[in-house]
Amino acid sequence: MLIQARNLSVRIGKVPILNGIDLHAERGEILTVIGPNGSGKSTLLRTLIGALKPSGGQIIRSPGLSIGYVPQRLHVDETLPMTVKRFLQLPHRVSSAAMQAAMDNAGVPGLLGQQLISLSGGQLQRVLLARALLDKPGLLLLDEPTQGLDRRGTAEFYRHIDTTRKALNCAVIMVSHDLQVVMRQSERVICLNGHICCEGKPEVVSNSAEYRNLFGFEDDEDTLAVYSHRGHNQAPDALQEAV
Ligand SMILES: Nc1ncnc2c1ncn2[C@@H]1O[C@H](COP(=O)(O)OP(=O)(O)OP(=O)(O)O)[C@@H](O)[C@H]1O
Repeated sequence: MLIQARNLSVRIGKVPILNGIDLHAERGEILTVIGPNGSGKSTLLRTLIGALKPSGGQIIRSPGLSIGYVPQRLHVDETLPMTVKRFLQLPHRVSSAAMQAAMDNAGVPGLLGQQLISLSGGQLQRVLLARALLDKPGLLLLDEPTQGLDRRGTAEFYRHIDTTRKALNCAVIMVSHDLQVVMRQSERVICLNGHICCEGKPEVVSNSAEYRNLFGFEDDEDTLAVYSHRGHNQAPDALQEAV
């Protein structure tokens, strides 16, 4: 077991955000966390990396575990010049060869000299991923990594995650907004709303009453029909083919 949360609870100020969370990730598996806005997904990842202190329960990490983290968003200060090369060397120096290899792998080989603020959303996501992979992590945490990417970009990104997972034999815990774009390789899905509402294989979660209630499928069926016509447990065609 690479990481395990036992009866984890987290408060921000006095507000309870997460309660009674039990989860674990094994080497080589992909675990997807889904949940509506404000359900605590980012809070969970930030607690797993140690940026937030649990108010109860515990997190057990395997000794020496290195964690790569791609945050949901990165605020780049427009007044602060920062090249991709410098950004990749925060917080510690990395060899030029390692940086170039990480950028090649992430599919953005020519961007090292560019300013961070000049990157497109998709390029920035790939640079964030390259940085997270520099230390060859045993556990990769991705917070809605494909937001802002188009369908092809999403498929390519997921393909890259899968190749990386196999190459490093790392575990991946990934936050996603909805099940329609969950990777096919995802072995387990956890549906979060402050607590774990349900979990299991993607098709099990997508058919569960808790999941459907939480995402309001009954109320929104008419509005969302155009997006959901393939069924809630299936990725769009491009993703099906690509990932
Ligand atoms: N720094 C903070 N100060 C106060 N409240 C916070 C802070 N960070 C998160 N919260 C609250 O914690 C709850 C969970 O937030 P979190 O960002 O973890 O949700 P999320 O599921 O990732 O949401 P989204 O899908 O919108 O990204 C929200 O109600 C949010 O307002």
